[in-house]
Amino acid sequence: METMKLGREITGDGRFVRQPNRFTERIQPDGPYPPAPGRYHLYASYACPWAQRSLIVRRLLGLDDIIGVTIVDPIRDDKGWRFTLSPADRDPTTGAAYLSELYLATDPEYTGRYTVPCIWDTHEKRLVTNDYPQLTITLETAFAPWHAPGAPDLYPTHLRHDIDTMNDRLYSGINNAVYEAGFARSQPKYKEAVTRVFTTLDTLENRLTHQRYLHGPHLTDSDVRLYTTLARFDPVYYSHFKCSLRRLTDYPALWAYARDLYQHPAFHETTDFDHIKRHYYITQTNVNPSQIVPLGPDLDWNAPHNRA
Ligand SMILES: N[C@@H](CCC(=O)N[C@@H](CS)C(=O)NCC(=O)O)C(=O)O
Repeated sequence: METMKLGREITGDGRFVRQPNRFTERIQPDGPYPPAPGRYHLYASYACPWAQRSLIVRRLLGLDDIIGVTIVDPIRDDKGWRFTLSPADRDPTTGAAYLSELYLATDPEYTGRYTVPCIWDTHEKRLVTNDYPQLTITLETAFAPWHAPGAPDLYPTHLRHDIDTMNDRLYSGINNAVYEAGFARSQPKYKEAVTRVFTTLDTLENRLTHQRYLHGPHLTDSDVRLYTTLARFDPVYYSHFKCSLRRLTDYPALWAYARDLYQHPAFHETTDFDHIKRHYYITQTNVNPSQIVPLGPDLDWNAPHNRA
């Protein structure tokens, strides 16, 4: 079993500072990696909030036949993410047993964490990107010619500035702040991060009391990003990451909003609470050395949300 390798990401004063994304090439027309059906393959974990974003967007936009996907085992061993959910424990696309093989095939000198999500180019046989913030935008823009008829426009031109601004606020205020709380190695850094989490949730509760989605009546990229953190909040972040001032279920608008999203097929079909809980509680042994997975909470995600 892996003990987490966060050493280089903890600063001298005990703060968690996430490693930069190593592969940041873009899939875009007229570049070395042009969008094309069947060429690119997504590696993802149902446990991981950054990876679930891409799984949701791929499904919402009807790109299932355009971009293949391999889901990794929620439990990492000392060599990282494994393909033990695939036949013969190997990724059908590359034959790899571990995700690390794809990172090292692309850059033999790579020494960071081997992370999901990432995209593999089946033509060039290399990773193109593990730049998770850019990934959903790429699916929403570069792959537009292959979107299913009637698919939502998650990144409409007139809202792009607002979406980018909101996405930055979500990242620092909640998506990454819960990790900063959970991985902090000093009380002041933990306190600072948790305070930021709940200040952000309070603000979002107010916003979502007055409108169905973050940018009004239509679902956008920002909602996908907020959802993957909210889905993990009560099962994991509240207890495992000690974000325990309030639960998601204590926020009437946010909890109804999260259920509203969950009840879309693209969201619930990619939300696997068993993978989520086993991954965090078993793999992150620095936070939970006993590896006990809690039985609760028992939440009714299918309860009527009454939002319109
Ligand atoms: N690519 C980003 C974010 C993606 C990320 O952290 N993914 C996690 C799962 S939620 C992962 O793959 N971790 C592998 C590891 O820590 O070894 C990073 O490098 O921090």
